[in-house]
Amino acid sequence: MKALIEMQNVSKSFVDRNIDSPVFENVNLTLNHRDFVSIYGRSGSGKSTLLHLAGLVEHPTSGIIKLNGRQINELKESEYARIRNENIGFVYQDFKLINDMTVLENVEIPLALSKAKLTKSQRRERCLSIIKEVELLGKENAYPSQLSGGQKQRTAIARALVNNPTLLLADEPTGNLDFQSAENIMKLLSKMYEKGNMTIVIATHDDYVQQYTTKTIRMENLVREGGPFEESVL
Ligand SMILES: Nc1ncnc2c1ncn2[C@@H]1O[C@H](COP(=O)(O)OP(=O)(O)OP(=O)(O)O)[C@@H](O)[C@H]1O
Repeated sequence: MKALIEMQNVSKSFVDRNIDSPVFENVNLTLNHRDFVSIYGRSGSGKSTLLHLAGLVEHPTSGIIKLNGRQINELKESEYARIRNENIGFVYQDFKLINDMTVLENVEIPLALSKAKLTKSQRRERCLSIIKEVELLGKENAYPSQLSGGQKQRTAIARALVNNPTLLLADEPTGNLDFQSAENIMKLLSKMYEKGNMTIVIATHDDYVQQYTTKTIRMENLVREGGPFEESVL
């Protein structure tokens, strides 16, 4: 399997009023192309921080992160931002939709920021096609306040996938949903995984999420042993 993200002896700490607070130290982790991974760990164990490092949102304090074999600290800031926008999709627990934009407009944001020169009608066509895939056709002109939690998360997933990313990072995507809606979101993510050519990583507290994924990472093992992570292939 080809490695998409490799973390070698990665440590991350945050400095607050001159006090250095480590989140984790010397983590070794490989995420391969086409992995479908759930990450479990107690609150505060660093799941979101790990996703932010993998998604080029945060820089490590020390250690090496490689993306497709290339050390990311060698990338120019502009390249960094382009990769993040065009190759990496994010989904959050609280959806992070823009309330005064419709479903269609929310989904269009990454396309509008992308360097790909699509015409307005090509952008619209692409948005409607992904809105259809997440089963929200008919709701494209609705505003977030007019949607259920599950529909909001479907919109966020469509927005994350509109650029056909290589990597989808989901931070507690089912955390704000009732069980039925959460299960439907996991079924949708599984469908998108099967159809696409993506690596998906989900940080979660929800026990059933691992039933859908092919690998499970426990933060405690990752941190205690400094990796390689304990992996269960289901
Ligand atoms: N930007 C930041 N500045 C300072 N400290 C931070 C920052 N982001 C995270 N932390 C700290 O890093 C630690 C790990 O946080 P993180 O959000 O990664 O954990 P988590 O496992 O995702 O938690 P949860 O399950 O509650 O979402 C926590 O102690 C948190 O307070």
